[in-house]
Amino acid sequence: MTATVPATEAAPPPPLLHADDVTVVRDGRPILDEVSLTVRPGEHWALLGANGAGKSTLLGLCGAVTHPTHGTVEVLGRRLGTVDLRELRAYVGHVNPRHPLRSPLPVREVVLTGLTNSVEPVPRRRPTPEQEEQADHLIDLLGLAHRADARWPTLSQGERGRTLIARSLMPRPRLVLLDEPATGLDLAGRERLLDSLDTLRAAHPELATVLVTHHLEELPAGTTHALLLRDGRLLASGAVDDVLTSDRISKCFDHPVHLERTDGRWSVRTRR
Ligand SMILES: Nc1ncnc2c1ncn2[C@@H]1O[C@H](COP(=O)(O)OP(=O)(O)OP(=O)(O)O)[C@@H](O)[C@H]1O
Repeated sequence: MTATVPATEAAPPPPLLHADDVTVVRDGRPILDEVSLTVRPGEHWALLGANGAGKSTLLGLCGAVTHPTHGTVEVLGRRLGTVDLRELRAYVGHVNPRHPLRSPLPVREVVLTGLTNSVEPVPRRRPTPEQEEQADHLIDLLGLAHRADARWPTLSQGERGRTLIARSLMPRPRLVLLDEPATGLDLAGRERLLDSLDTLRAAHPELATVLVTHHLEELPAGTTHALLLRDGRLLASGAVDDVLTSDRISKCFDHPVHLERTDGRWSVRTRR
């Protein structure tokens, strides 16, 4: 009789980001306390927590913007502290809603600044025809084709957000970090932005994203994992359906809520 050989499970792809027991101390106080996070290709993480919980601090570590006080962070297999942070940052897309652009650049030019990771176009650096084509492709993907020539000051908040996501994708990053991308958007703006993120994830299945928010309504349906922070400490982390429960969210925000998921999206209301 031939023994049945169990099918070997494929090894998970190597992580794009691995933060191991990281602590960040500021003014003698841990604002992030022994937190771990591993992000692999195709995963879409939500970092959730109340104001001051440490979300932006953790995102700063993910984006190689800051160093941990204790613990280790590896971004794209390179350990922070042993590599040039600027070089590493070029491979991680970072969408900052407070993008400090002052000049009235058209959408296409703003997207192209993603190539040089600069706020303004770098003089004498002209994009290649392939790069221009890629910019147009991303503008289209983010639903902005009709606004490609519109200038930055005339864009709505939501159009700016989507322009910045397209910009972050120009260097073909493997990891994109989104810091409260729906802040200040009206209902339609938020929904368009979330649709764009889901379209993006479907078009680039290897891409991983980490999105910070305090509003569960602002999570795209394609969110796969979540990490909850409370007072700088890890409350829960893992597959989204295991982590996003009414009890855990109530504890995370110190408020009794009832959480529901409908058609992939979440909504909360106070539990009475
Ligand atoms: N450079 C710093 N020096 C001292 N304290 C800091 C510094 N940066 C952040 N903090 C404090 O650390 C805590 C966590 O800040 P962080 O911005 O990471 O929280 P957050 O969860 O992103 O908050 P929010 O939702 O309000 O943006 C806050 O209490 C903040 O005041």
